[in-house]
Amino acid sequence: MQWCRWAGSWRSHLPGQSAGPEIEDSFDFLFKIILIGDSDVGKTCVVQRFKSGIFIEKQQNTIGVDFTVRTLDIDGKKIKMQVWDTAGQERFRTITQSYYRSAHGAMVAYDISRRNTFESVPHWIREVEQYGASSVVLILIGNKSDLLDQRQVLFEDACTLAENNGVLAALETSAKEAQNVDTAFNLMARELLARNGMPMVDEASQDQSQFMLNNSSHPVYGTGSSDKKCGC
Ligand SMILES: Nc1nc2c(ncn2[C@@H]2O[C@H](COP(=O)(O)OP(=O)(O)OP(=O)(O)O)[C@@H](O)[C@H]2O)c(=O)[nH]1
Repeated sequence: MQWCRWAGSWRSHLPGQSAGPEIEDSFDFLFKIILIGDSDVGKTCVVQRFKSGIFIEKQQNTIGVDFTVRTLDIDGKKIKMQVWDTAGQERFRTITQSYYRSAHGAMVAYDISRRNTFESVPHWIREVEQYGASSVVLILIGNKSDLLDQRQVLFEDACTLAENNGVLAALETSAKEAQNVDTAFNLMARELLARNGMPMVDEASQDQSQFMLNNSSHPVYGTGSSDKKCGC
């Protein structure tokens, strides 16, 4: 499991997203997250893992956009994460682009065992910049980290790309082996919370499961017995 992240004051804060007394269940914040990336990198499996904690060998490619919701409890706040799983196939591009505008966060996914999916990442970031809000939070995930013997993308390359493109963090995930999937969504939620006025937690007093950002301009690394530190 690997992840690295940067302190980010590189984009303006989101407007307040405190939710009103709507829909069926209550929550304190509602964040819309869009999952993008080439076809077959495992976006749907990542969402399934996040939503249900299971891995399903998917039979068919996503058509258009699929919608999933999971509510997280972070520091006593109920955070409703609406996740939009988009089709990676080119033919759905016009449909998926229409979902960018209202997203608060975007996860750009590639497959660590297919270099070409990593080389597409700048294209996906440009899509977010073109069609999304200027304040959208970007996280890069290299999925299928269980396929170590087929690795075609160094994690260091992902960190460099992330750092050079204003991406909050780069993580390697495995939907199959449940690595870093919850971490990625928690990191996204905490960053969006921080941008919406939730008080920053003192970095030094946090344990490894907490991911509030500080205002340093230097990289901040995850620690923990099973996590390799990022060398970026
Ligand atoms: N080994 C491994 N395989 C995975 C992982 N995640 C997904 N897969 C496999 O990768 C293939 C594609 O997964 P999907 O989730 O359908 O990919 P997608 O990015 O949603 O594809 P589109 O819907 O076309 O955009 C499937 O055969 C999955 O079983 C993973 O973490 N490890």
